[in-house]
Amino acid sequence: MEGEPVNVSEFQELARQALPKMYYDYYTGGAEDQYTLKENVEAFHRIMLRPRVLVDVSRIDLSTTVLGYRVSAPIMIAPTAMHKLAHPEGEVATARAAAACNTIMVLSFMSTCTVEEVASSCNAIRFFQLYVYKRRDVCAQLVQRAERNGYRGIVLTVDTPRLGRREADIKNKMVAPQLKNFEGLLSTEVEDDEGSNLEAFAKETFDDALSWRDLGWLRSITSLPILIKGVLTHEDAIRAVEVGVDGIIVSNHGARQLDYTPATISVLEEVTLYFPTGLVMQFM
Ligand SMILES: Cc1cc2nc3c(=O)[nH]c(=O)nc-3n(C[C@H](O)[C@H](O)[C@H](O)COP(=O)(O)O)c2cc1C
Ligand SMILES: CCCCC(=O)C(=O)O
Repeated sequence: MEGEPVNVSEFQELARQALPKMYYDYYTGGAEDQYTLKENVEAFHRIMLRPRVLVDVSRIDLSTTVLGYRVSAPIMIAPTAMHKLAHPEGEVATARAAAACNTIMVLSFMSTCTVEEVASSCNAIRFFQLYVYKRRDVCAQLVQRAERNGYRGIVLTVDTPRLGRREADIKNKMVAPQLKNFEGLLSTEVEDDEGSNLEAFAKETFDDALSWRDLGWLRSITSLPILIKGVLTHEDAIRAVEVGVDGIIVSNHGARQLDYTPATISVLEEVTLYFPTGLVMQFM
């Protein structure tokens, strides 16, 4: 590549050159045949713009609000696990970038920096993403730590009763590092050395009995607004509103969970048609 990178694909190529294969594959991979992974990109290619001309664009303002917080554009930072696999500063650097862009960062439950380190690193508005483990006490402690440290919302990811089957991770025997947030609470080490350690960890730890009923439990341990992430149908969105969530994130988890689901962008309309603006969002 000549000169500085000018688009996301060029940054991706630099990442491929810089990262160990195991981590690059983890970051970029999708589940199973990776059909949805391809669709997530191609569905955007099918959307054409319909420009109108002779409009004064000398002053434009893309800002909007999310749960009452102003962001400079309708773009937020999605929760992604384990940033230190790519850079020693990890999620602290991502939070600084969120602050610089005046947007919201959602910190992953599986972050490599702690809830506290990210909170004290800058003044970015932060939400905290939650996976529900069988050990509910661990989840409750993390949610309460997030609340105490000024996180403004809980993003409950609901599309991961078990981890998607990521074939590259199986081949690479992807290793999950010990996560500092869980020190003294739970070990992220697993015995299984057959395939993906991360998949084995999730199988052992994530609560696959999680259901709509558990929203009541989450409400009982936090007063923060609750968003659910991973909705792909209007039926589930309606259910989410009925149980009183504060926001819905339309998502197929970057095609990393169930393969052969539709591209996220292609179901956004189905979901939003049913709702007043402001309740539904999609990450990219
Ligand atoms: C490397 C990587 C790690 C991710 N880790 C998490 C995570 O810890 N929690 C989570 O809820 N989503 C996680 N995601 C999913 C993203 O939040 C997001 O949903 C996805 O990248 C974009 O797809 P979407 O537009 O369908 O949401 C991860 C995605 C990637 C690429
Ligand atoms: C058990 C790790 C889950 C992180 C995650 O959500 C992802 O890799 O997509």
